[in-house]
Amino acid sequence: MTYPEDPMDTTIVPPRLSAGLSLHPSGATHGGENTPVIDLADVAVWYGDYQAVRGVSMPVARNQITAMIGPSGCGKSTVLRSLNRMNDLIGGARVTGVVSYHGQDLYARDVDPIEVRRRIGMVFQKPNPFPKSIYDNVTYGLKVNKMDTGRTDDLVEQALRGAALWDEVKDKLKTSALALSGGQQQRLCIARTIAVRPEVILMDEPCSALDPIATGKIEDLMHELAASYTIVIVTHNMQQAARVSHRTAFFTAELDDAGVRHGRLVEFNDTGRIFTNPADKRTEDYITGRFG
Ligand SMILES: Nc1ncnc2c1ncn2[C@@H]1O[C@H](COP(=O)(O)OP(=O)(O)OP(=O)(O)O)[C@@H](O)[C@H]1O
Repeated sequence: MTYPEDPMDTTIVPPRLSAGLSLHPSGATHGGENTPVIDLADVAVWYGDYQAVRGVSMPVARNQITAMIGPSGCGKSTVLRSLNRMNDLIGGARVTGVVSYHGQDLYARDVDPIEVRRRIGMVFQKPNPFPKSIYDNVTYGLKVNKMDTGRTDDLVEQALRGAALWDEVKDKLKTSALALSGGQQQRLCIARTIAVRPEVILMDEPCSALDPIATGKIEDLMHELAASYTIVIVTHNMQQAARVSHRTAFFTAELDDAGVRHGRLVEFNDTGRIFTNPADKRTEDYITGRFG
């Protein structure tokens, strides 16, 4: 599956003024701890005439890590991309139902998708730093979003510290990002994402291209990031979901009467519950390795 991997690319979707989103740029939230940051109500995603996933209703809680698991093709990435309008960049893709962000419909006409993607950032499966210096990678989003405050050096340091990369790169900020290891590149992509001060970070299998040591570092980092950010992660790795997440959504794909396969959300609950006492047999079969 291919889709543009640069959430900052304003050449793809021209910026519009956003009337709908009125939150503080730091991501300050309305409501209490339990108010969902994002809420999905009967969401379905279509690619042309094909309904890839249907009937998804679940909240994404603030400062928690929500994992999406399930067999290949069940629509995890599709749903993840619906959370920051990344599917807009795929010709023929459309979302029905309601994805709300602090109670506002993310797909309302007057909502600016570029602003959505700044507040709800994304980290991809394959580390995708730009062929630029480490410093320029971090400042890229600041420039694109016209967030250059004159304190750029401080912001770069802050973002790199936030991504647990500062100590490893502080003496070589002007060297190419492509010279970093895969794990460092992925942490740089996280630094690039947090530099624009999002509230939510979406991660689409962020460790699948990394070795176990680099994976461990990203998982540790996710725990740290959850103190300040709301995180949604798609992972194939059930142990990873069990290790890092607070809540887990299990998806599967099932054939309809016409023999067409659609993804659907089977069960959503606290991660401990999903992995020890799932309510649905399909979840149990999956987590015990009997299926998928
Ligand atoms: N750009 C696209 N165009 C058409 N169909 C697509 C596109 N992207 C995904 N699909 C289809 O939507 C369904 C869900 O795909 P998706 O990639 O979301 O599943 P997934 O659970 O993330 O799978 P995987 O774990 O293999 O990445 C699949 O049938 C897939 O072929």
